[in-house]
Amino acid sequence: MTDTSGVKIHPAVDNGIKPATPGFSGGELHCKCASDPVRVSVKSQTAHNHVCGCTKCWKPEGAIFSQVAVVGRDAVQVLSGESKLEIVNKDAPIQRHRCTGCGVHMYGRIENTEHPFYGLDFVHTELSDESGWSEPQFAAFVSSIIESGVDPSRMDAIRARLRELGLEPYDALSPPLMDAIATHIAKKSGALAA
Ligand SMILES: N[C@@H](CCC(=O)N[C@@H](CSCO)C(=O)NCC(=O)O)C(=O)O
Ligand SMILES: [Zn+2]
Ligand SMILES: [Zn+2]
Repeated sequence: MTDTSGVKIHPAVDNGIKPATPGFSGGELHCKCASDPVRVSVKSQTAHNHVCGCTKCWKPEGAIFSQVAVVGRDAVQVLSGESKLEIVNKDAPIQRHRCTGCGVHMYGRIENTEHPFYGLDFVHTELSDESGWSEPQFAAFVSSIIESGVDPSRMDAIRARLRELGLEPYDALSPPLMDAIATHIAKKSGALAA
């Protein structure tokens, strides 16, 4: 059996995953600046929370995965510090709004109305002091951690640890999300009836 002792994924899951609180309806995210933090209100529970191994998502210091969920863009509002935010890459499908002070990504927005996930923002609920947010359900873009410098020889132990935590590892998004993307594309091309 693969030895998973000492494998760290992300602080929100390393000591066990805290389930969502039924009826939880959102809270406030804040960046890590000691003064004048950026504050963002998220007025809804999140969905599709997952740990993500891609190089684009913000990760806390030392973590090899990010934790990221989606929420309707209408539920997201910057409360303070908006002038500190910059868009990491305007050409990326997800425009990540990063604090220029501490580097934390406060929300990622899809501006392309043709994108399968248009209408959803990506948020890191660990930036909130509230508990009750939806718990991570799977691990996405697992092979991508190698692009950040993780030695490929560690992948068996990392995938085994993810399974131990109940986070099924995928090298893209989860099958239901990949199916939703493909359905959107097929309806656009006419391969499926709209
Ligand atoms: N191997 C690449 C993968 C990057 C990637 O495609 N990331 C996904 C998931 S982010 C949240 O789950 C994505 O949708 N990216 C769109 C974007 O970043 O705008 C890598 O690791 O860089
Ligand atoms: Zn900051
Ligand atoms: Zn990602």
